[in-house]
Amino acid sequence: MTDTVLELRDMSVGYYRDLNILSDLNLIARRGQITTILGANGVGKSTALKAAFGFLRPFQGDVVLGGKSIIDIPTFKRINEGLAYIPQQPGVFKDMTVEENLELGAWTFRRDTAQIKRKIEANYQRFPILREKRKQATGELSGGQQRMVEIGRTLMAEPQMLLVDEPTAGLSKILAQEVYDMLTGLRDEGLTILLVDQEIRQALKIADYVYVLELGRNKFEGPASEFTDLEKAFWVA
Ligand SMILES: Nc1ncnc2c1ncn2[C@@H]1O[C@H](COP(=O)(O)OP(=O)(O)OP(=O)(O)O)[C@@H](O)[C@H]1O
Repeated sequence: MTDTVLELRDMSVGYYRDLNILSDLNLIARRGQITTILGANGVGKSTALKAAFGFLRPFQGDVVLGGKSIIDIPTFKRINEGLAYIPQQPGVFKDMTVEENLELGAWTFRRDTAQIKRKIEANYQRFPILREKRKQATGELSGGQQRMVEIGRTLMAEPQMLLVDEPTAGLSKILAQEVYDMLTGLRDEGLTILLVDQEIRQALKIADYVYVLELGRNKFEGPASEFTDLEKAFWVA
């Protein structure tokens, strides 16, 4: 059995015809690993995730999930294929309770109340603080906890592969740490994660494998353990 879960194959994509943001990008996310994409601002890291999820259709190349091209599967159906996307902007409904937000993640099996209960319970096991706060309005939770609600809601559909864009943007160091712990916990549960993060050092700490982009193309790749000398490897001071 191959350990490749998601593959971006020779992918060129952009927002306007004939204007590639990414050119001939090749990237593999392996089962049970955190793969991170690094590169300067504006190089196209978030664009790669958007294309993987189908918000943008590649001009050229393919998006392959579990060995099958998903390029013709509309975005809203990709969750049924086990692919989920956690956007940069938290998308929780702040006036709804934590539990109501989680229930929304059960949309695809909304009539199966036993399954909904089971999945919510799994989230409370995973994130005990959410059980404590389950009746509270989500807007009253900390930023890190709101991220937990959002990720918990996504996990209701039992994705195998998570595309995670800047999960700690706008969070304090302590809350960001909670989010990183949450991501490594999900990896340890067996989920496959493709992560884009501004916090290069933090991303490298939790990642298993790294891709570095430059000018919209592959520049380096390798196991995270090889990326110890940041100054040599990147543009960062
Ligand atoms: N909706 C859009 N329409 C047109 N151009 C866009 C859009 N979103 C992003 N771009 C452009 O695509 C390029 C890549 O943006 P992207 O957000 O993928 O970069 P990034 O590597 O994730 O950057 P950052 O680290 O700053 O978040 C940028 O030049 C940006 O201006």
